[in-house]
Amino acid sequence: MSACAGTAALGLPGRVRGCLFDMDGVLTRTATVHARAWKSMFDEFLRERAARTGSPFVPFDATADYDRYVDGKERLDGTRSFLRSRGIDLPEGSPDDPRDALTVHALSNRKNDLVQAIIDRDGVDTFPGSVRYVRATRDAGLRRAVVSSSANTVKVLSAAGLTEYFEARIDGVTAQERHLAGKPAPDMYLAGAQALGLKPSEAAVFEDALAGVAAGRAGGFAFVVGVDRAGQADELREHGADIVVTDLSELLETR
Ligand SMILES: O=P(O)(O)OC[C@H]1O[C@@H](O)[C@H](O)[C@@H](O)[C@@H]1O
Repeated sequence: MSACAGTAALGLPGRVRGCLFDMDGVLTRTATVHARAWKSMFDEFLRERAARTGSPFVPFDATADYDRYVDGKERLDGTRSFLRSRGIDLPEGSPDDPRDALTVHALSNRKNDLVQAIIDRDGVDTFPGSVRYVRATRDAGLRRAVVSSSANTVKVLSAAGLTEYFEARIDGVTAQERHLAGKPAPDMYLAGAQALGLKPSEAAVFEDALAGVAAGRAGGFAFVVGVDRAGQADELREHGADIVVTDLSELLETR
């Protein structure tokens, strides 16, 4: 099947020749894993801080704080963004800080330990509708890349059995290596399109995070699909989604 013949059946405009998929929350059920790990790490930090300063302990909200400040962003950006929202200023520190240091890097490392432990223990579940959709894009001859802020992308794709579906990967590791600005900047998605040999006007973006749909909008991509896993359809549209679905299978002509 040619790409053109396939795009309508995939719910995509005819100009689309490739798909750029976010991973956590779009392909894999790992957004909730991240949210739990962020909450555990920040609550421990906030509780200790409250006890030290005599101020009230206000826990991290795994829905509201996660969606607004952390979801879709690179780990260090997520840490900085949430701390800023609470008016907390910590030194950056460095990647090899001890876990109990009060630095942006140490808190981020603690959160990563928790995520990796959960993945190692429980494995990774996929969204079956997303897997069907990715297969359909492959069968239609569209190019496919994963564009994820996570530095654990290789590990998660492998645990989920999805590695073989993607021709290119731009993730938290490649972003660091190439000094790409993180989402909501469009740079990672632009790099994903480039890796597939496509212009932004030929590629569709699939995202569940507000920062991610904003990146798709900022990059001038052909189509931005918002995947609503958290009851935030209006916010996804406001941040840049052209269409919002609750499952990628909704885009398929024959479901
Ligand atoms: O800590 P990691 O695995 O590098 O992931 C960073 C971020 O990656 C994004 O994909 C997730 O939406 C965030 O929740 C996560 O915090």
